[in-house]
Amino acid sequence: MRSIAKIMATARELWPLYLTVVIGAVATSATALLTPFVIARATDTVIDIAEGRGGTVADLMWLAVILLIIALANSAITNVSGYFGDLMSVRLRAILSANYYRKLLRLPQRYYDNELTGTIISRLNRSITSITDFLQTFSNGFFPTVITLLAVLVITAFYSPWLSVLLIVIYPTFVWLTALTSKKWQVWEKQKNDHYDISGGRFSEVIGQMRVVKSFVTERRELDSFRGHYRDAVDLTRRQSRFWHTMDMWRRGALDLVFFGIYAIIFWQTATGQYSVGTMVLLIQLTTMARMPVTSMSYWVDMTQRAVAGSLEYFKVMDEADEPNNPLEAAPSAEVQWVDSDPVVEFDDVSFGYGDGDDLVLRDIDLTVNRGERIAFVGESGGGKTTLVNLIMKLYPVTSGTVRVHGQSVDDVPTAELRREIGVVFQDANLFSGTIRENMAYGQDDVTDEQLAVAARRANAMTFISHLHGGFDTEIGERGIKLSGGQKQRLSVARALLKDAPILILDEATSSLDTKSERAVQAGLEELMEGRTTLIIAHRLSTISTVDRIVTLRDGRIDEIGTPAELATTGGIYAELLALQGSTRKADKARLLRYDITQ
Ligand SMILES: Nc1ncnc2c1ncn2[C@@H]1O[C@H](COP(=O)(O)OP(=O)(O)OP(=O)(O)O)[C@@H](O)[C@H]1O
Repeated sequence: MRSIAKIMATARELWPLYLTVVIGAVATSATALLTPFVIARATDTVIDIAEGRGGTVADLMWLAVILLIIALANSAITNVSGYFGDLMSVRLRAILSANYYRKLLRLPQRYYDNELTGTIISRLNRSITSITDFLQTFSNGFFPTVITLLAVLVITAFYSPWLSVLLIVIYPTFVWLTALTSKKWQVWEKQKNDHYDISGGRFSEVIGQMRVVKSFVTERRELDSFRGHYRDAVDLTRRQSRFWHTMDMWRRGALDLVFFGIYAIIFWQTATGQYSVGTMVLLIQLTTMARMPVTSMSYWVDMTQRAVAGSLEYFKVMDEADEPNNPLEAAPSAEVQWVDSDPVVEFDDVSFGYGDGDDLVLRDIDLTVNRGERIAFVGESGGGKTTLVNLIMKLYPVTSGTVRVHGQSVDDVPTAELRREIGVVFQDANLFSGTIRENMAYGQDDVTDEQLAVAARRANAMTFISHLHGGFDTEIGERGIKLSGGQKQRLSVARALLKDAPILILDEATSSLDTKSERAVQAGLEELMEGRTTLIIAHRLSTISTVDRIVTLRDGRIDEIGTPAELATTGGIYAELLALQGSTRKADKARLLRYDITQ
């Protein structure tokens, strides 16, 4: 419950709504409690009329009118307070969801390496839905119930202390019995949620890569695995629900016995003349009112358990450590004064491993990249080229050593400022749904049509854009699915051009492009590299031959550094690749592929 209180504190600006809902609940209960008194009075009046002891039909009609007024007032208050309850719930959802999203945007890359997108989404939905549903139902139903209950206890105590004692004993006992059951219930619930998370994660992966699924004809396999998880969840629910309802039967059986005692006392005391018939009717109504919350207690406990589990999941994510210096977290800092110094990028004895106990992916890297230089990294696939550039962007903290940009350690400069200095063209174009304009201007404010056109022209993208029906306003579909590979690449080059960062990281698109598209993309890249310091993760020998220096990596260490001409003669990795170039032998081609090199 503490976690739910913490959730409410997170959204403390909603206090006027919380308060309104509680006031509404008190008013609802107050009106509901009046009814039994009026009915008791009506019962006594009917008996008085029947026995000729006074009272008139007009009196009864007035009582009926009072009942009507109470009912109308009750439904008006219930609905007004329901409205505020709905509002509270939806605003709470908005706050919690935005906080969750904000947190996700602040988490380090490492978090995403270990989680599936769909799992994150399904966890978000479940935790927030369970919390808001609980609070909505709670506010609309729980307070009226508790208040009614307290009033019933006080009123029954006035007529019969024994009845009150019995009623007082029921609630804690029932809650205690329910809580006993709930522990086991929660273990099953967690297992079920794991199944939902895994299948949800896979679900979104499959939907996002439908072309792969279709091409490998794995529809049935994917569906079977999805169904398997749901089948397991159904099996777990069978056990969970059987257990819960069996225990509930026992609980309710015990409850029925207590209520049997209560009714027996009421009937007996009426029969012995201690209560009038009206009082008996009043007490029966009050007892019935008191019984209702007990029977709905299982539902409350069930909802509470879900909400507690949901809020724990919510805080598990919220308590994850932020990426240091994340743009959303860091206070706006004074703009970094980048010193226009050489080298632009520097690795000073850098070693790096992805996990705590994992082997190092990079070891003792010492490297300087000068202004305007084009430098290409060559190494076996999985050799650490991407990792190297990830460290420049501070996507992971180095294990030891220092990475410097413009002479400053990346650890010392605000992450946003650092990343603004670096343009990246990824191997996959990584576009978003939306228009070409939105994609090109991603991350930039107030990009004019002219700037768009210039960037598109330089990226060699203008011709295809102008042939599209909507021009820059053409929707390109999820991740740009409506465009060809080469078109997507050219858009991502145009996007980097508009970002206009002095340092450029280029993860070359590989063989996915045909020669013509490749040439078109390359022309755009040449424009983009003009005047920038460029680090290229090389996948083509043609690109490598024109760079200023090549860095070859072997077993996570720098093997050689030199100009293409120098390295062509040393007998190292580059020389070997050059020799293999153009070879038609299968073994040679395989060797090139091991280095991620397409000819
Ligand atoms: N997020 C990650 N978590 C754990 N290990 C990783 C992660 N990313 C990469 N690795 C590992 O680090 C090593 C280097 O990977 P990296 O992506 O840097 O290689 P690469 O040289 O760029 O390969 P390629 O050219 O095939 O893209 C690989 O062994 C890989 O398995």
